[in-house]
Amino acid sequence: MAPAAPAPASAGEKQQRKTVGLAARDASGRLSPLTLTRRSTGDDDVVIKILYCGICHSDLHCMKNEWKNAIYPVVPGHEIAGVVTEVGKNVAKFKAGDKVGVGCIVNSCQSCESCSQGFENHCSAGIFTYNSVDRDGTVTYGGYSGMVVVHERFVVRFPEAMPLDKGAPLLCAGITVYTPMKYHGLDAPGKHVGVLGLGGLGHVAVKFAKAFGLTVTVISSSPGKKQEALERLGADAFVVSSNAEEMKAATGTMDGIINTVSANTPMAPFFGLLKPNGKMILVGLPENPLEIPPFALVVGNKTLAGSNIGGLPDTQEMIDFAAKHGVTADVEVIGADYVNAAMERLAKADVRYRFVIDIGNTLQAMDATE
Ligand SMILES: NC(=O)c1ccc[n+]([C@@H]2O[C@H](COP(=O)([O-])OP(=O)(O)OC[C@H]3O[C@@H](n4cnc5c(N)ncnc54)[C@H](O)[C@@H]3O)[C@@H](O)[C@H]2O)c1
Ligand SMILES: [Zn+2]
Ligand SMILES: [Zn+2]
Repeated sequence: MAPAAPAPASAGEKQQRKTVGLAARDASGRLSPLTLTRRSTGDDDVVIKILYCGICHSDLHCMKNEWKNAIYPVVPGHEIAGVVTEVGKNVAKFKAGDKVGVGCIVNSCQSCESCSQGFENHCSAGIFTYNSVDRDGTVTYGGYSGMVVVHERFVVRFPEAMPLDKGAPLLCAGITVYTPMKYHGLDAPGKHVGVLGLGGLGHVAVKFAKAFGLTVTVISSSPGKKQEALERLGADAFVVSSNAEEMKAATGTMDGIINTVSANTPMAPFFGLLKPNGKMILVGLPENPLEIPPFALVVGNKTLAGSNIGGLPDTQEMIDFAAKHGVTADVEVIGADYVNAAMERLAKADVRYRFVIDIGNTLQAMDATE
């Protein structure tokens, strides 16, 4: 007897698409291909063919479950750059062929006070690009994958002059360092800002700070990065954090410090570099609680603040500003098959300064397994 013909798929099912992703299945963090399904295109959705995706240290923290919140399989990636292939019928901002980006958030309540002010990053119902439970109960999968479907509000337009590969890291690294300077008064020409930790976030922090007209000092544990920080990235000074003389000379000189360090490390010495009333803005998210001696904060009226990415209006403003001022990330573009080696190197801070996966040319070549 011939098998019964399969039931016709509903309209929604028909539009659902399978794509290949790179997933970590456990806390080893090892990535391997996974076939995943993207939702059908809603009226407000933009369908994006992903061409590049940056590798943020947050991806590594999450894949290795360092924040104790991983929902495996984790398909990381929130520095997404690509091209629109389809839009829902209500979408007015984008059309097929547009160059676009997606950062760390793919949805929010869109009606709370934060959302109304364009700070979707502070929405208590915000949905992250990966490792988040979506409205329909599924877990979101990020940009280490072939395509993604995103509500248009959470899609950023790439300026014409902004290359997709060097621009992708701005969607997380860029916005994360841009907003603290903007909202803590550190974007006024003439201010002196320290950038603590010269990795993916740190190197774009230097570039944005210079574009704002600031004096920039890199504070790093790696003396080997001095020359390129000064000559290529444009920093004005470089302090090796283990060099007591250099630290002493920089004491009391900075209006603010953007702390991008990814690991737990003593913070007290760095408060000493701030002027009275200076601000340390924490963006790094190490695994364990921080240890801060009260005197380091109280003497000199220092402020310690945190800062979490940015809302969508700020993200668009940031990438437009970056295009105008020639700010892009220094990237090492890799194939999808190199991603595990890249993660090992990232863990050792062996990257100048951001890995970006060439999704468009290399991901489809990998076999996917369920
Ligand atoms: N707040 C946010 O919204 C936000 C956004 C993105 C990333 N992050 C976090 O920011 C941190 C940095 O991310 P990244 O992608 O730039 O990482 P990265 O690995 O590219 O850079 C981290 C830097 O910290 C330095 N570092 C690590 N351990 C150190 C130590 N013990 N002493 C001194 N320096 C040390 C490394 O050398 C490296 O230069 C991560 O913790 C990440 O999760 C936060
Ligand atoms: Zn990130
Ligand atoms: Zn909201």
